[in-house]
Formats: sequence, C-alpha cells, structure tokens
Amino acid sequence: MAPTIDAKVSAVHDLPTPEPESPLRQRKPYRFSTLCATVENPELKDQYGSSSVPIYQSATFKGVGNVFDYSRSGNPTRSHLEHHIAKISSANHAMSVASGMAALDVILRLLKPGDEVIAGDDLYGGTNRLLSYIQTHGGVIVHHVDTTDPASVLPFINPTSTRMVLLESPTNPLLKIVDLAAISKDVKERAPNALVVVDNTMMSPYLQRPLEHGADIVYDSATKYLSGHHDLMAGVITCNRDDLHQQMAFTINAVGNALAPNDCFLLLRGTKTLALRMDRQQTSSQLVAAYLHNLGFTTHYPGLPNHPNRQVHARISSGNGAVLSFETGNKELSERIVGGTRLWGISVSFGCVNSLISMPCVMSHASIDAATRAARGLPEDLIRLCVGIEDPVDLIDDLEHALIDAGAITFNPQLNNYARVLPPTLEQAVQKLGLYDPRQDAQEWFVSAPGKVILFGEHAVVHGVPAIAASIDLRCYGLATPRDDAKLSVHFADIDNFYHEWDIEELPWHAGIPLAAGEEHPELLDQALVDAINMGPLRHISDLAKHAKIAALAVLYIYIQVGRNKRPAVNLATRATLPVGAGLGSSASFSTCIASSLLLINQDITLPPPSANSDDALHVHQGRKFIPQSIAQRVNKWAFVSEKILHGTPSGIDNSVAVFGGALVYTKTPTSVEMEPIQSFKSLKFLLTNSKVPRDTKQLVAAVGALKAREPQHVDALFNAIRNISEEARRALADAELSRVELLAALSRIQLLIDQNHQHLIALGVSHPSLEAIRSTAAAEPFKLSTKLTGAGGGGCAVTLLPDEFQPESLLDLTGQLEIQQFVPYTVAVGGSGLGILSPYAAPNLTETKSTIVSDQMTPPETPGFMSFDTLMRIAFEKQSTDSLPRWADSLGHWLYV
Ligand SMILES: Nc1ncnc2c1ncn2[C@@H]1O[C@H](COP(=O)(O)OP(=O)(O)O)[C@@H](O)[C@H]1O
Ligand SMILES: C[C@@](O)(CCOP(=O)(O)O)CC(=O)O
Repeated sequence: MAPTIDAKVSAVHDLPTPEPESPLRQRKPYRFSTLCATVENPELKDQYGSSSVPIYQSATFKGVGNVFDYSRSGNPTRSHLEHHIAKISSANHAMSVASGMAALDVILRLLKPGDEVIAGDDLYGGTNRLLSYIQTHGGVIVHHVDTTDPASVLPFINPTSTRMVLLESPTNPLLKIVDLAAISKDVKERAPNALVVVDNTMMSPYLQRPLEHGADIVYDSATKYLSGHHDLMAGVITCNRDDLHQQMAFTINAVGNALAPNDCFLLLRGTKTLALRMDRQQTSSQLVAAYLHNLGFTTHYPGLPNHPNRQVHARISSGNGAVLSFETGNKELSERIVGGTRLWGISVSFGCVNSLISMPCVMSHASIDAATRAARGLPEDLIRLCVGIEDPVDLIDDLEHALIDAGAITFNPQLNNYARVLPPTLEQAVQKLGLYDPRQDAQEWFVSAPGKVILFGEHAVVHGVPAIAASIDLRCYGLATPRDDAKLSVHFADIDNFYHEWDIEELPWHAGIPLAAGEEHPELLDQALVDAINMGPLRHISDLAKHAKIAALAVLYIYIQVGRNKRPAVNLATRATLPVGAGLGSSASFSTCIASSLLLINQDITLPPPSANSDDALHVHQGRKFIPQSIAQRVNKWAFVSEKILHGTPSGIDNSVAVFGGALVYTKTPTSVEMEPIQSFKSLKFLLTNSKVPRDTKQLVAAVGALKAREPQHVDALFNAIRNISEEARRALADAELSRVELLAALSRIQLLIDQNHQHLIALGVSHPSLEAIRSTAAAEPFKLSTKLTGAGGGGCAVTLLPDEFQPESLLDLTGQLEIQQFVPYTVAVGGSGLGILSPYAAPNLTETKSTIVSDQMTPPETPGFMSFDTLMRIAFEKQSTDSLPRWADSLGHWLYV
C-alpha cells in the first residue's frame, strides 16, 4: 500500500476563517486555543455528524481502491489526529507514531552510513541512546556540541557530509536555550542539504513552532503535553516538505509503528485542552521557580530574570513552559527531597496534569554514563520538577515540607522566613565575603513610604521656623521591575493612570553637570538638566497632564543623575493609599519611593547583610528597624531633590517624615537641618478631613514667600507667633513621662494651639472656605473640637485632634456630618514606620500570596504564558484595590524599615 493516504487527508489543515460579517467588520483568524478545541476535517466528514471523532478500532477496511484498507497504512481516527496536529503546528504534514522515540527513529532513518549528525550535549537519555545505536550500527557519525552557542556549531558543519542537525530548546533538564532560528540559518547557508530537526516536546506547538524558524522537521513526544494525562505513549512528526513527508510516511508504513486508533483518539482528546493546561502549568511553574530561586537554590527556568539567553527564548517562543530544575549542592540531600514529597509524584517523563519530581541523573538520564554526564555539566544533585495543574499553593506547600524535612531549608528568625541551609563550604565562602544575598541578581524592588500630617508650623517651616509633623498610616508604594528592552517607563496609577515610556539612549544624558558616583546633589537643582528633560523626553506630553508630567520629570531627573553608568531598563509603578494633592504628603511619599527604588536599582545604595548589627538605625519610632541611617539619609537627600522638582522651595519636612517615619520637630535654617524625634506623639488620635478642593503646594509656598517679601514685618510677626506655638507644643508633647492629669492639661493646651496656628495660617492667606466649613462643623456642639488646616492649605486637608474621651458614637456622628458636605474624613494612626523595602533576602511569602498573584493575572495578555515573576508582581500590584494594597504588600514577605 502506498504511503499516501495520510498525506492526502492531512494536506488540508486549516480551520477556515469564517466569512466577514460585514465588509466593515472583518473576522480575525482563530487563535490557538480555538484551533485546539475545534477538531474539524472537511475531507473526512462523519456520516452521523458525531461531535467527537469515533475510534475506528479496525485492522482492515473492506473493498478495493478505497481511502482506507489496512490500519498500518492508514486509519480514519489517525487521519483526523494528524490533520489536527498539522493544523495546530501550522505544518503541511503531520504523522503520528507509537512514541517520541519512534518518531526520532523514523526521522533518523533518513540517514545513510557516512552521514554526519550534529546534536546537543544536554539531550534526553533516550535520544542519546538511539544516537549511540545508529552510530555503532548504522555508520553514522554523531558530534555532540554545545548548541547554546551558535558559534560552536559552525566548525562541525560540513557542506557535504552534514546531513542532520538535531536541536532542542529549552534543553532537558537544564533548560538551556538554543537559538533555533540562528542555527537553522547557519546550517542552511553552509550545508543546504542538511536537515534541521527539532525536538519540541518541552514547549509543544502552543509555545514554539520551530518550522516557522527554519527547521525542516519537528517532533514531539506526544506522551507529554500534547496528550497531557500520561495515559498513552505517542510521538508526532511535522514538516512542510512533501518529499520528507513521503519518505517518513514510507518508513512508518514499512515498519508498522503508526499510532493505534485508541491512542489516536486519546491523543486527539488531549490536544483540545493543550492551551488551557499549559497556561495553568506554566503560571504555576513561574511561582515554583521564583520560590526556589528566592530561597537561594540555583534554579533553571527561562522565566527567571537571570536565566542565560532569556531574550533568545523570548524571541523564538511565547512562553516558558512547565519544566524546571534546581540544584541543592548535594546528591543525598536531593534524594531526600525527592523522596519526601507527596503531591509531586516521583516519575520520569513530564507534561502530565499531575506534578512530577525526579533526579535526571538516576532516572531519565541514567542511560548516559556518569563520566559523560559530568563532561556535559549535568549535576548529579539536579532535581527536575514538572509542574502540573494542581493548585500552586499546595504544590509549593508540599515542596516546602520536603525541603524542610530533608534539611535543605530552615527557619531564619532574622528573616522571619525560611532560607536555604548552605552547604558548609559555600557558607564559609559567603561569610568570608561578608555577603548573604541569595537574590543579589534580583532586579525588582518594592518600596513604600508614609504620608504625613503637619500639626504645627507649615509654611513657617520653609522660613526657618520649627514645625511638628508625624507619619500617618496611609502610604505610597513603588514597584520597580526590570524591562527586557532598552526602555524606561513610568506608570502613575493615581494620576489618571498615566503611563509613558522612553528609549533610554534618547534621554538627555549629556545635559547638565554629571555627579560622580555617590556624590551628593548640590543645594540647587541642575536647571540645564531640568530644561533638557522638559524640551526632550517630556516635550510631547500635554500640559493638561501637568501633575503626571512633573512627577515624570522627577523620575527622569533622578534616573539620569544616578543612573548615568548603569542605565537599567526598568518600569517604575507607583500607587498611593493616601489622597494625592490633599496636604497629606503624597508628593513626599512618592518622592521617597522613586528615590529609593532608583537608588536601589542602580546599586547606589545596597542593603547590609541580614546578620549585620542594625544599631545604627534611627530609633524614632516603633517598628522593625533595619535600614541604616546612612542609607536613609541618602534616600532622603534624593527624595528632597524630587520634592524640589515638584514644589520649588520646600522645607524638606515632608520627605524627612516619609523617610524616617515617627514624629519629629523639624527645623531648617539656610545652613542646617535639625530633626528631633517626639516619642509620646503616638498617644494622640486625629481625624483628617479631605476637603477635596485641589490646590498647588508650589504656588502656595511661592505666594507666602511673595507676601513675606511685600510685608516682611507683618509676616515675620506671624512666623514668630507660629514659632512660639511650635515650641510650646514641643514641650507639651516631648515629655513621655506625663501623668494622666498632666497629659489632659497638655491636650487642652494643644487644642488651643491648634486653633491659634490656624488663625495665623488664615492671616498668611492659605486657608479656604471648604477648610473653614470643616472647622466649624467640628467646632460646633456637641463636638467642640479644634481643627486646623494641614500642609500647604488652599484646600486639601484639615486635621482635628480627637481627645481620649471623645466617644466613638460622636465620631460617627461627626464623620457623617462631614460626609454629607461631600468631605472625606479619615481616622489615622500616626507615628508609624518610614521608608520600607520588601526584603530581598527572604523569599516572598508565596505560600500565602501566590494564589492572589495567580488569580490576579487571570486575564493574560496576548502571550499568556510568557510572564516572569516580575510581570506577575507588576500585574498584581496594579490590580489591587486601594483598600487591599497594604495587606497584599505585607503578605508578600518581610518588610525592612528605617
Ligand atoms: N502616587 C503618585 N504618583 C505620581 N505622582 C504623585 C503621586 N503622589 C504625588 N505625586 C506628585 O505629587 C503631586 C502632589 O503634591 P502636593 O500638591 O504637594 O500634594 P501632597 O500634599 O499630597 O503632597 C502630584 O500632583 C504629583 O505630581
Ligand atoms: C507648606 C509646607 O510647609 C508643607 C507641605 O505641604 P503639602 O504636603 O504639600 O500640602 C511646605 C514645606 O514645608 O515644604
């Protein structure tokens, strides 16, 4: 029987795009998951219209000259399957055989004695075994080379004798990336008759279609992802060339290793859910890989930021797949881990809906002798994980149990999390270097800083008068994630969701005066650089988006000043839980976030090792103090630079509170800055009410300056009065030893000072009718509370002191009355932590939060699988509701504070 039957029916493999509904509304070609789910072959219509392809469990077919006569040569169920595989592989032809190795065997039978084969050096053991066999029995010469470097293939390409180049990317089990496109091109140029053959099992046609990158033949062990359930063995071969198809179909018919009807049915059924399974499996793989990587294990997975040739992989595929491997440093330890898991089945193979764990050197790759394994850099302790569709939370829990039981990780109280137990030699080396940073190469930084309330002395503080301020428990968060291209981007979710990106090389690097690495920024802004940024990268941004534009100016200015040498590609996203532009210090908390993340990204500041003594941390407030004062001061300097960009001539009080947290008396003279912590501030309760009247700090500060220039005596007298108020409040608040009676007396005095300070601010011209309305509501019976504007005024917020005896029902009544007038009241806690940085030492606490991250990226973008941990973080960050943001951030791991 001529082997053309399958060819005839599989040549038509498209699922035709439906007719346009109207000339204006074109139908788009179906996407991959639609193609997978839709098994349709117009050439082989079922006589009963069955929705599922029937199993033609028949060895023979009656009659002469019909399409089918003998199942070794052709079978309707198999034809359906092959048509479907060709369709989802964008191939002209597909063939299905008894296993992945049978597929390779069919392909290798294209070779003749004397032919040369170039193959990788990180191959599946079975592939290796078959290649050795044809080498000894078929007179074929096989060269194993490091195909991860296209240049190392070149010397082996012989124009006449090289007949086949066998590639796989990523490789199994080290996930090394091979540039299929570059090598295919090199081979075609130098040895036009050579065939490029790709084992695509790790990726499946969903994530990678090598025929589109110049390969001649692609094969898959369909036992893996294509079928997905480990309930059958199968191999598929695809190609576009008719002659190759004919030769291989001849072999299949001659040998009789075509896939049996029952298995064809099962495989066809499995392929319908390929995309669905793979999406889930690789999303979970990303979480598992990040978990292991963050614990400090050498982890091989293309989704990790440090994976070699990651960009090549991104170019030739659309996802990272669901196989990963990691090293423990000790073979016995690895054996204990593998033996200790319950959910992860110890098994060879991969691609199943159930998760599997194995040690390649003793299992799938055991047929390669130990010396060859060593020569090819295959670590004996390597553990391979094949991630299934179970809940990733359970998978990581199970793995974590096995890691703990095996003694691979242990609880580190300093990190408040689990960390890898380093093998003794490695531990010594690390200690010697004074380093302990398992995520040194991690590039994402998550930071946060609080807003503030100024209780006394705003505006006057700009002119040297002491002011009293405290942090509030509303914060701005900043997430810096690396980008794969040469771009810098910002995303300000709170400023009309502003997003913009710039080519890094097109930024005005030559403008202004460069600062040396680590050098402090001078007092004045570099106006030439400001102008160059405004005329260059910000030129096309409309002044209608002026708030975002000036925030972007601050980012670009700091980025250029501190990043001249490194120029990292990064996305900077910010989100605040405090109202922007309401006088609660959103700009300072924003400035602190951008300054700290840009300094961290550029390694201008580096955190000390976790074991370091944190005695030098500034003790102004409760909370976990880890970030040393030297780092806090440097961040504060750059946050102040950002504040100057946003506000002209700010005093620096807002950014100091954002960085150092707590409560403090702040005095700035032209030559010095003094900050004195106030300990007992925390016992006070405040109500902050947002008038929702927008105002501009820059303009208000400038207006007070202008008034002072016009009427110096009048304004100086006001400033002096405010100075007295601040001094008196300092005395009343600074004494932590006050008795209850004394405190009550101090509080009633403070209420008076609040009222007086507000009157002076009215005199400075910075109040607003809305603020007066809030004041009179709180001052009226039955509340009788003292209120003043806080911050720049002109709208924004008012602050009301809530005495201890003020009852919750009265507070409810008051907030209700304020809300009726369309104001927004917040009850805030004051005096909490300043700058926070999500610890880079401890693994993000994925056990509790990974499900949040996963569910947050349920509507994936175009290339669903291709999501790094950074991307997952970014999407999850951007999707949190404002209310859930602090809880989510806390759940990610361990925060380090100033
Ligand atoms: N989360 C944020 N993202 C981007 N820019 C911000 C953010 N928060 C504040 N800003 C910048 O700071 C400005 C607000 O500063 P300002 O008027 O002084 O208000 P506040 O009193 O809240 O600090 C915004 O217009 C914007 O330029
Ligand atoms: C008005 C001022 O005293 C405080 C800043 O207030 P605001 O947070 O921008 O509303 C200015 C300054 O101290 O920089």
